Amino acid sequence: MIRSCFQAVRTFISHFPVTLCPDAVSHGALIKSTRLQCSGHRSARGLSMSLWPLSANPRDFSLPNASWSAEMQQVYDHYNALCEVKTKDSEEKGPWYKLPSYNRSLKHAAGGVYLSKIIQSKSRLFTRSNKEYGAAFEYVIFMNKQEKKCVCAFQSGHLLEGPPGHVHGGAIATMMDTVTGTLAGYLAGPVMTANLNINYRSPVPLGSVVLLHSALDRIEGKKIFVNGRVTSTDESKLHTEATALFISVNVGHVFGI
Ligand SMILES: CCCCCCCCCC(=O)SCCNC(=O)CCNC(=O)[C@H](O)C(C)(C)COP(=O)(O)OP(=O)(O)OC[C@H]1O[C@@H](n2cnc3c(N)ncnc32)[C@H](O)[C@@H]1OP(=O)(O)O
Repeated sequence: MIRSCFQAVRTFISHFPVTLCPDAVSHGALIKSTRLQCSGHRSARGLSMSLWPLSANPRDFSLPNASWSAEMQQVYDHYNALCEVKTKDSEEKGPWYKLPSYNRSLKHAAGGVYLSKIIQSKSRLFTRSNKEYGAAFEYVIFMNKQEKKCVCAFQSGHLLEGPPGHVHGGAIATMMDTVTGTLAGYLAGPVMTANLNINYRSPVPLGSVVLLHSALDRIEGKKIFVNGRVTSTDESKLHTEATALFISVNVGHVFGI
């Protein structure tokens, strides 16, 4: 039992970095270990991935690729610039931080363990399960810890069609869950979605780039209340509004142990 718990936590750390990636939130050794991995992924700023001994060089799906439109790249460049060091003399960084994004999540969750070895080995984070550039969910999340909010640039691929020429409502809900959940996890550690309430205000054209904005409303004990919006990149058009409730859980709950 102890061995399987250790194995589960080890895998959790190596494959679930986004939700458990708060720079300064302290949740004991698990988070400290995870911070090491997050630091490793700031390799563009000089740190090496070799800091992380438990995971081979994973692909960061949130980096620009050839499928990104000029608009997607423009939004990325805008927020990425806000992440950079402000002055030469100071180590101070902007308030924004680009989250890395990988395609593995919880290899040792209860269903994966007891249902099938195939599920264990092949499980992938839903939004990153298609490796073809531009086919499904292309997105990058920028976190602003000071203001307890984040912004996600999302370019929908051809596999996400719902109504002809427009994005499927389930795909929008998936992105809303991902972005609000990432914010809640960033601020409070491991969480699960208890409630997600969505109002679709105007359809999202397939292939377009939109912004998902999410902000913390309040925290009441285990409950983290977060809001979300989908807008056009210039924020003139509102596509979707949402509220979400996340509940802080211990690692055992996530693994079903
Ligand atoms: C790596 C990249 C990751 C990207 C982020 C992805 C985020 C995606 C997250 C998900 O999609 S998680 C998957 C979907 N969610 C689930 O499967 C959750 C299933 N439900 C549960 O596991 C439990 O019900 C849950 C953890 C949500 C709550 O169980 P608990 O036993 O911890 O909570 P409890 O029942 O003690 O309730 C705690 C408080 O929350 C309240 N609460 C719980 N569920 C609620 C609900 N649904 N609506 C309103 N309030 C709720 C509850 O009333 C209570 O309030 P009070 O403290 O004031 O009494």
